[in-house]
Amino acid sequence: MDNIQVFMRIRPLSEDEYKRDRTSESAVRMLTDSTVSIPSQRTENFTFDFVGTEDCAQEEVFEAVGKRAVEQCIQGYNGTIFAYGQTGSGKTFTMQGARDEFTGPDDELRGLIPRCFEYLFARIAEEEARCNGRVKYLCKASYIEIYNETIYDLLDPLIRTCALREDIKKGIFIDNVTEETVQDPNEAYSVFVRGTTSRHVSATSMNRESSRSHSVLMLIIQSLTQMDTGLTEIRESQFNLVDLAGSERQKLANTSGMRLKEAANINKSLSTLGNVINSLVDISNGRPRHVNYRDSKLTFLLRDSLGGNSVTFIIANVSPAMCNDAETASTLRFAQRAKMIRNKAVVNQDMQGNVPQLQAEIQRLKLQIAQMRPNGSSVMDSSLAGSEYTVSPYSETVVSSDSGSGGIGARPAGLETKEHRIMWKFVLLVMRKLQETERQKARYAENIFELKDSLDRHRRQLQQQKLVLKLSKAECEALRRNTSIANVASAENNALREEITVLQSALSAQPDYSELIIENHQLLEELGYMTARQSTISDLPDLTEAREAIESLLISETNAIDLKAAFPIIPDDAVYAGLEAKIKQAQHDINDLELQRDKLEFQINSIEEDWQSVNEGTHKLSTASTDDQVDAIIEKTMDSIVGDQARDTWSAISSLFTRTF
Ligand SMILES: Nc1ncnc2c1ncn2[C@@H]1O[C@H](COP(=O)(O)OP(=O)(O)OP(=O)(O)O)[C@@H](O)[C@H]1O
Repeated sequence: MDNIQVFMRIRPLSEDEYKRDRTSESAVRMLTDSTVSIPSQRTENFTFDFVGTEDCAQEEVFEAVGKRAVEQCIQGYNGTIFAYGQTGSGKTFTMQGARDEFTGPDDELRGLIPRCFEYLFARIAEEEARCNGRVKYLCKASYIEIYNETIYDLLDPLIRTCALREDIKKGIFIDNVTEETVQDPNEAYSVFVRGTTSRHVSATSMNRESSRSHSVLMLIIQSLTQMDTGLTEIRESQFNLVDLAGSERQKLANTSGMRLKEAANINKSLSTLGNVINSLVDISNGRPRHVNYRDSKLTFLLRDSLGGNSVTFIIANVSPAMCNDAETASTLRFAQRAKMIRNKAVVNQDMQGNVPQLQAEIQRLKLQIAQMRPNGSSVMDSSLAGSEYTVSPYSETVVSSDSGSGGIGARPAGLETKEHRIMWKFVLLVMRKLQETERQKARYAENIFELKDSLDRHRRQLQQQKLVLKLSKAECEALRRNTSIANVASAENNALREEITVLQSALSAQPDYSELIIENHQLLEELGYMTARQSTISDLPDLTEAREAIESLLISETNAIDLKAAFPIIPDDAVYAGLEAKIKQAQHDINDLELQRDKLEFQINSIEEDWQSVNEGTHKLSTASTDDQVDAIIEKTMDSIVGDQARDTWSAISSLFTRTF
């Protein structure tokens, strides 16, 4: 079992960082060639397999990481290189090189990926020449990115989405992903460049072209070796080159829409990666743990690279700036933990031939080996059967887990000739098959455990949803009750309005007072005129009686009294004032009612808005995956609620989620 190898790389200080820090002093202190500390963060010391300082060349990183990974893959081991670090720390520079500036094999700034291509194909040519054409290699490339928890095939012209599948023989694989055969470094590089142009990038405060996704370039390296026996030995390894999205916590505040979803997903997958690493570290320290690989696409896809069948390297990229010291310390802590993980890499090797043929061959070999032993007993029968074995196909030894019996570790006596050694190799192969079956069984058991775990989680979620639904129904009922009170008030309002209309029409049905007043006024004027002419009239002796009669008739008061008596319909001042007061009162009532109605309408709207906020908040909570997300949703929703009742309901719902998380 080999530990994951961790390499730290410090990039040079950028101009922006220099302006911010006002110093070129590095936040990282080199204690030895491989041990560093961050004094400003008062952290512990960190020791890695390799530390590249600011002036570390691309070639050095390749020699330390890329070359070793390619060598392992050529032998048939799976290999993975992860570039980890905060945004702008140099992950893409390390993996790919200075962006868009690759000018070919002489370019000093080209990164690990082009250098690995060059070295891989050079080594393949070497191996094929060495074995005089008995070995043939085949390389296929796939290139995907994981963006918002969805896998995109970057080599597909439509950048199709793909699903992850698990097969007991193949392990975890991407269904239907494009695989392109590549025969030399140039072909491989042009495939890589084509995929890179389809990646999701955008500008961040730290980086003009920041990767918003995890990208995984996968090379399948197959070798077919013609054996002297006529059988074909097949070795197949997968080489993953992974450029992760920035490791710093993405800011969710003041972010919305697509950016919010993007940031939340980056947080989710990186925190799952952290959790997986923590569980694996616990396992390495002898504490049994369940590893939640399935919690993110990244960890599930790269399950073998983390604690499984792979030789894995992590490059922890950091900035030397003082302003980034906290992020640098966090990256180094992550890397330090990852270094404790132990992987179990084995050569992925098989023999081609049909089952009966192989079985017959195995029987024949077993028999021959048994005959070669001095006491005639079978190796299988006497020593290997019923035990657990670790097989090293290169050293040609078998080691029993129930050691102590001692006799089966080394190659048995009597295998001096070439033919015998080949036979012994077949027996080893059978042992390996047995071992593989054991591993598959263990994997089945692990899968069942994971599925049960996931089922339990879904059950719990369902129960929560049911409770939320119940609370929502109660709230709905309360709102409905409120609405019916509002309806009663509005019915009263309408009745009053109708009453006012009736009163107004009754008022308008009264006689026209102004007309009567005008008429009265005209009569008074006429009286004045008659009085003025009175002297003239009094000169007419024969008209005196008539004048007196007219005078008595035309005295204004008498006239008015007579008029009132003659026309009782004309209202007096008190009636008029009374009517006016009634009109005023009615208008006052109308104003009051209108005010009341506005208030009720406002209340109804507020309740409706509160209810909508509670609903939306509940929905968001059910999709939130981290404590921070839950806190942010609870706070934001609480801020937007006005009414006490909705506040109480929201508190009840949110406390439920807080407790669950
Ligand atoms: N070792 C280095 N030497 C010189 N320049 C570097 C080095 N590492 C990074 N840079 C420069 O720093 C900038 C940011 O680097 P890069 O884009 O590789 O960061 P990143 O970690 O991939 O960021 P993101 O996560 O946002 O994609 C680039 O302009 C790159 O050229």
